[in-house]
Amino acid sequence: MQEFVPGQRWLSETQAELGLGIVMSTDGRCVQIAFPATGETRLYAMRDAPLVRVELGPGERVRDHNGRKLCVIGTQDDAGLITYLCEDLDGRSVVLPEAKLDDRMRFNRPQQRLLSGRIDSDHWFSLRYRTWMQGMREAGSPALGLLGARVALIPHQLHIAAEVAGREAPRVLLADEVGLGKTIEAGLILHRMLLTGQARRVLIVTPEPLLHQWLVEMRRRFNLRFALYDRERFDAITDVNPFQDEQQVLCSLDLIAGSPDAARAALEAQWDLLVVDEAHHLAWSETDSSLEYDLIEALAQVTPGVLLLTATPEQLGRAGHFGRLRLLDPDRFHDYQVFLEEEAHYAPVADLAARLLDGEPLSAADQGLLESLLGDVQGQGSEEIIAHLLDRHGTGRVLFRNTRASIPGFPERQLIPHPLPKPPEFDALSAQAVERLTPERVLGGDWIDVDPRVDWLIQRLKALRPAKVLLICAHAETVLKLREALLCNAGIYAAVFHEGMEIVERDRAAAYFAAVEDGTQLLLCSEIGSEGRNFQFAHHLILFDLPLDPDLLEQRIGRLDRIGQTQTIRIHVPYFLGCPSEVLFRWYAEGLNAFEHSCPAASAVLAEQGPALLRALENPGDVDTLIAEARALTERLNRELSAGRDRLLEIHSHRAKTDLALVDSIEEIDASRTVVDYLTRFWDAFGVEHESGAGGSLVVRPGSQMLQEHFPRLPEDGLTATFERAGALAHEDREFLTWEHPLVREAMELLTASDLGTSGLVLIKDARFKRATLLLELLYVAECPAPPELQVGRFLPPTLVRLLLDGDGKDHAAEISHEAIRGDCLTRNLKLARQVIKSQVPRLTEMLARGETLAREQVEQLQRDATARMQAVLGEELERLVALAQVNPSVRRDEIDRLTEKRARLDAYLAQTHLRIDAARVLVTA
Ligand SMILES: Nc1ncnc2c1ncn2[C@@H]1O[C@H](COP(=O)(O)OP(=O)(O)OP(=O)(O)O)[C@@H](O)[C@H]1O
Repeated sequence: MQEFVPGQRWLSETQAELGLGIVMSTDGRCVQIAFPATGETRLYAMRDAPLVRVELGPGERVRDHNGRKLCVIGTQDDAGLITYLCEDLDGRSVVLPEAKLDDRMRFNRPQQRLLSGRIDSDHWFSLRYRTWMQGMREAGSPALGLLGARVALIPHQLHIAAEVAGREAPRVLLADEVGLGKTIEAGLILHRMLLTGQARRVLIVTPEPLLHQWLVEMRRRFNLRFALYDRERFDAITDVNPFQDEQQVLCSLDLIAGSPDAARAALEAQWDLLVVDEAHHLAWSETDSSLEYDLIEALAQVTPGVLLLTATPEQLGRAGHFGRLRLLDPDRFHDYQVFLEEEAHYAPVADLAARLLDGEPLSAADQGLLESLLGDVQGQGSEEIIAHLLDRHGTGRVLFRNTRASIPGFPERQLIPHPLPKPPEFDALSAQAVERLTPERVLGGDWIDVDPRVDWLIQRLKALRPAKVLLICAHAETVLKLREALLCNAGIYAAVFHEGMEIVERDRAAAYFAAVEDGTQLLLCSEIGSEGRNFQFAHHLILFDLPLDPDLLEQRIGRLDRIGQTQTIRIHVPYFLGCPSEVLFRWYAEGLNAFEHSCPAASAVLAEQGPALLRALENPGDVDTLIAEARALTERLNRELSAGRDRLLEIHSHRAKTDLALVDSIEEIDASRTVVDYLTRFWDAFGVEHESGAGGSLVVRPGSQMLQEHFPRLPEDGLTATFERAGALAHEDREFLTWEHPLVREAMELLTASDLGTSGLVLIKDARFKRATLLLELLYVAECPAPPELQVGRFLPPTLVRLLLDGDGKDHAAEISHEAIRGDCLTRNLKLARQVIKSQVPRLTEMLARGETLAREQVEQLQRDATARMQAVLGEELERLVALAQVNPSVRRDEIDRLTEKRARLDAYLAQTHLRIDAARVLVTA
């Protein structure tokens, strides 16, 4: 007879729905059990109570009475009462007396369910099998995290996302040219990291005008719901660190840099990943740094993963660029002068890397260079050597930059100059030339009446009607005056976008401009609209003035010249003959050719010609020499860049062959439609209704007889969905259902966390076996619970071990796949099913024991393989650090020590991989 002790937890074998019972008292013959979940108390005769003692083992998942999820690591028994030693999701130790287990917890005890004849419909067993198999497929798939985003499959983006998210704690600068999809790349990276559990707490910091666009892009493309923090929201949370109230937070740089309390809270909030958009605003030089830089530096020091985004990394100079790299990898970028020197030697390294990439044989000189750079490379493959070259002798692993030149499919840019006569009023202006680039600022109040650009603009707009036109100028006052003049003088209504507006107003204006039917023809934008925003639906850009910084010019043009632009972009530039604006126009157009093409050398040319350009602006008469010099310099620098630094970057930022393989593998998964089959079976078994909707869509609604009240993520009034990528891109109102959609993932979790399908009985026909042979199909899961920072799933994700045992204990799983087994499920005749099982209990018990022995042998092998993989990967990382330490004295010893310790911890956790039975199905041959 079992011994009952008050406080112990027991489960009713026949009424699992009562939840977890707790022993209240015993009197020698009877035991009184309370079931707090249902509020019932029952009295059982101790001799044959239909009760099972709840005893959990290491690796089992539990919840405490507050609903907190825990994993059992060990147990202690004290006079018949168990204390569970657990870890929470963050790896913290928790001591849990059994009395504090969640009363509503249900147990997944397949053998007990099977032996007591509680069997489920066979759909669920198969869905369970498929769910685990899918989990394993994903764990090893390069497409993981890249599949479920509502994006077109663009090779260079996928390359970067797979490469970066594959790293343990990625710290990179995403610096693709304007409009090539850095936001999408960052979204893909963080989508994968969230999916694998590599990151949970994410902070995105952007300039204020881009907050809403990020919020929307994350939601509609990646199903990620970031919490948008402004000052009001921050102030409203007073009881805890406001940033710890949410896992995924989006806020402006102004919010955290503008107040010490917000900065402190952000620093203490323990993020896994920090994303900073438009990072060129973080100013750094060898002698000084901005407040914003210092704050991001402090955040980057306490955050393992950091993504910085900028299209114009050198907008604030070369040193600023180095400053950003330094935020990411202070070991690698420790000295600006050394960095400059190194850069000067990139060309031979790039040549060498290119030859290796093309599989060309290396000359003796190449071999010599290689040895001087990397030492002995015997035994290393060319990919490995290239990676080491890029890492140690280029800007390497930290920087990705794709250019339009290397990515096909971008439309042309056409410059349409509009020279205007200088109005007489300009002659009297005494301001400096730079100020006269925006003459309205020096002309004062009545400039609208004398500035020929105003009439020119009205005529242009009329001529271009109904085409949408984006106008960018330097100042908000200019925007406001222009709006008034257009309305009063020509009845043209324009939407405006400037820094004086609230975020919501700005977004409304941008949406008004974007609207196809009743939107405005024109959006007047001050410089803040020249960064980050998506206006590629327009094809005409008017540059009402020109910025002195070529990167800013490229940012402006980039509003239209971005992925998704379908037509030639017309860039209209009005300027005044004989004025500073003509000089600047010619310098850009003839010297740099920066209107019609992006010009990688532009900031370097400006750095060299800056003073001469300023002089020429003052004396517009004599600029031909300057322009000729600018042209020669641009050609030379562009050539050098493309042979050296940019070539290295290009090799690193996309790989035509492997990127296409990644696209192919995602297309293959899209085309296989496995998720369609899985989900429709799931819905059918669960009672969810689904039918074809308009235009190839699918309409999904809760059914009237569902297994549970709610299906995860399915609203009461249903949803419209599609399984097709093209359909999802064309119809953003449709959910894009892939293996990575939250609805699918939560359905999978619901299944594996429940006991649905954990036991079954099926009558099959199989000529290989005699009639009435008993087989047992067993699904085991090998799991290695470990603290999240160790990312043990990279080496050993939950892994299914399937066995198919006959009565002699022989395993037939290799010859007979799960899919090949078809038969009649006996849930329709439960009485018969129970009789069959009851008559076979001793045999089944033996087979279960045999199964456990066989599965354990397989797990040992899995464990050995995973340990070997882990040793290889971490060994490589250690080797990199040690090699870097040789060329860079500032690589910290403790970093090497930490990695070594991590390897030891992983080794210890992997050694504790445990096995648990997930489902058991009896097969009887008929
Ligand atoms: N793979 C994709 N599928 C669909 N749309 C895309 C894809 N990549 C980029 N886009 C769209 O192209 C535009 C530019 O992308 P994104 O904003 O990510 O570029 P960016 O490099 O961050 O731009 P900027 O340099 O201006 O900050 C956006 O409208 C984006 O939604």
